[in-house]
Amino acid sequence: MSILVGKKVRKDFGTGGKQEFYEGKLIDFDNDDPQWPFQVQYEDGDQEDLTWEETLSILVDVESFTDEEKAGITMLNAAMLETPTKSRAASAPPKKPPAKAATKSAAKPAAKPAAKAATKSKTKPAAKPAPAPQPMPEQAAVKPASAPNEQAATPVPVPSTSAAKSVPAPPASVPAAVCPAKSAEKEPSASTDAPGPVPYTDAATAVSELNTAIDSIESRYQTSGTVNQKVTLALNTPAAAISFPMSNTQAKDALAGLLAAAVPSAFGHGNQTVFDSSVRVAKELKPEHFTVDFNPEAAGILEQVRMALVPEAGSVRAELHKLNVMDKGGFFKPHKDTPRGADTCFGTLVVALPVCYEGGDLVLSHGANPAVTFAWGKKLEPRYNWYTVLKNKDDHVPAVGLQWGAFFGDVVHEVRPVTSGHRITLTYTLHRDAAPDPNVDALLTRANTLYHSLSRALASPDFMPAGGHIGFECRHLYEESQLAQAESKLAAGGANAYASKLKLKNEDAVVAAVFAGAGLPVTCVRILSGEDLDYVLAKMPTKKDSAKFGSKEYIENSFRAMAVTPEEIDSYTEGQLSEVTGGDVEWIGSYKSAASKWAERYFGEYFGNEASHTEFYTKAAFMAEVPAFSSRRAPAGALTGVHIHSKAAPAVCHKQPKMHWWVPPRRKYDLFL
Ligand SMILES: O=C(O)CCC(=O)C(=O)O
Ligand SMILES: [Fe+2]
Repeated sequence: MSILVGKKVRKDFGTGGKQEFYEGKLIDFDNDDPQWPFQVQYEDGDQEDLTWEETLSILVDVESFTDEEKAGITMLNAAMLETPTKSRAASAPPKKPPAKAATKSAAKPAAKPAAKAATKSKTKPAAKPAPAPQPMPEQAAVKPASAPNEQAATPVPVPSTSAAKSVPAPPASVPAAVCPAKSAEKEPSASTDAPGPVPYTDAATAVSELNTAIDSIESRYQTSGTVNQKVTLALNTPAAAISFPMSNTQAKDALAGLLAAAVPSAFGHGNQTVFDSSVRVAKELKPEHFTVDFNPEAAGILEQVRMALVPEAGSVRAELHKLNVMDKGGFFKPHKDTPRGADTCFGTLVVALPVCYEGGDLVLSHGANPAVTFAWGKKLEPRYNWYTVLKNKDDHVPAVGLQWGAFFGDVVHEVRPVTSGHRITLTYTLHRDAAPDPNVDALLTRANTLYHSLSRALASPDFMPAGGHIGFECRHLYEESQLAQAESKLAAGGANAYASKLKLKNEDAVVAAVFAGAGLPVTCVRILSGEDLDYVLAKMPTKKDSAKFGSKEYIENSFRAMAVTPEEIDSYTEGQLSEVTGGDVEWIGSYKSAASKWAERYFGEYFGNEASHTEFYTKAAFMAEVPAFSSRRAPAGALTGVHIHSKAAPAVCHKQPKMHWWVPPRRKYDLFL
């Protein structure tokens, strides 16, 4: 930038339409002053500090500049010419930071143009104040009370809810410190001076690193295991208790009462509970008709489920839902389990009782992940060459393994046809309860690479210099009530936004925790999958709206669903996704969640067991608001429960940054272009 020092300027100080030009030259450039970096001395000896914008507009003899000088200035200028849309795009060309200015020896007066203008006004009219004042670094460096240095590096005791509330979070509009602490230029620091995040070299790198970080967050949507235990089932009838494990030969007698008592299983189809043998062939017993001496908690299953699926929850509870019996020919086509409208309910546990069967694999598929198959029938088979030991395979009593699998309710799953034997399972709904100590929250162990990348992106002047949004399509589907709750808790911030309160599912909770921990305001958008496009719903439909929709059509595995016309969709949307979000969204993550079609609301969705009258699954995205570079703070250190607990970003500018790559207000300059 010192490239301009020594250059001539000519400025009009005339008033009332009368021109009065003064000539002068640029005598200094102060790199520590991003707002008024240039100092000019006029022919009468007066001095003035100028913005970059004004400096460019009063330069003279531009034609005489060397090619090198012109190239340097053009390059710098290019940073200011890009529109915010262009500059945020991954394809935007990398912008080179300006050259470092010569260090100024004389201390500058603290007062900026106001003081200068006052001096000048003795002889000439006051210099025009700089347009659109930007935050001064001096202001910016004020350390937010809610973000003490130590928090960034070390977990500290979590403030109580009331304490957390009493800590005022800086509103997004208040300029906070931008800490693009450039490692190469960092001054030797005291031991308490934790290094700030290292900015990425350009916006494209920041976006690509964010994508890598978010895609590398593993999907954890299921967990499974085996428990060696005998189980006794008692029907609420005079029939004898049934003991597992058993052979198929024993089952003929032992299961007769159970098979007689079980009733055909229905399933939910939109808001109706229906029987359809092309979708589900199974029988069942409700819990009021039997008791079973199996306790998933005592068997250690619930703690495994908690750690794998909801590590931010304090505990997990299982409610026995039903007993399912599938004989030869039994199956259940792909479905999601019924949304229950309870904010504690998150998934399903299936426990297969040890009696032999073939076929009947339980297959889970979730987004882009490879399908997971629980081939429990195979594991129940004799483990040795049975025909040399047993007269008949049906005499084989399986080893006492109870095989189980647990998954989130929105995970699509199916039971493939049973080809022989009896497939008997217990199903439970899984609920989560109280919040754990955030400092031991296992969720956070998976959040830090993304947090680190986000910190570096926020510290990068080239990444969303004028602000914008980071969009993330949730990997799971949610019930509207859950989404509304998460959204309001994120908006309330503070202790409310702690991950366990949001009740989001696993990886989504990881991402929300990262955004919240970085102090970015987050909102949720509801997405409707159209044929080719995704739409954002302006509002959720009400029950009476359903009367409007008419035509029947077949979607997804030929399940019946009511379809809507594009016009009907339009009346519930603000438009296509990119239009609604104003085009300033950088979507990160290549994972695509399952489609959530309009028709699922009232007509089309096929649920696990019974109809859902009040709830359905919504496809959602987080929209994290990124402030302009000049007013944002790049968090430093590691993410801990404290950060998520606090509304404020944990970031701290430990020192006045040496260098600011300040990008001035967007304006088209003709000069040099
Ligand atoms: O029996 C099973 O393996 C699962 C049954 C199921 O998906 C359900 O009941 O919703
Ligand atoms: Fe199911």
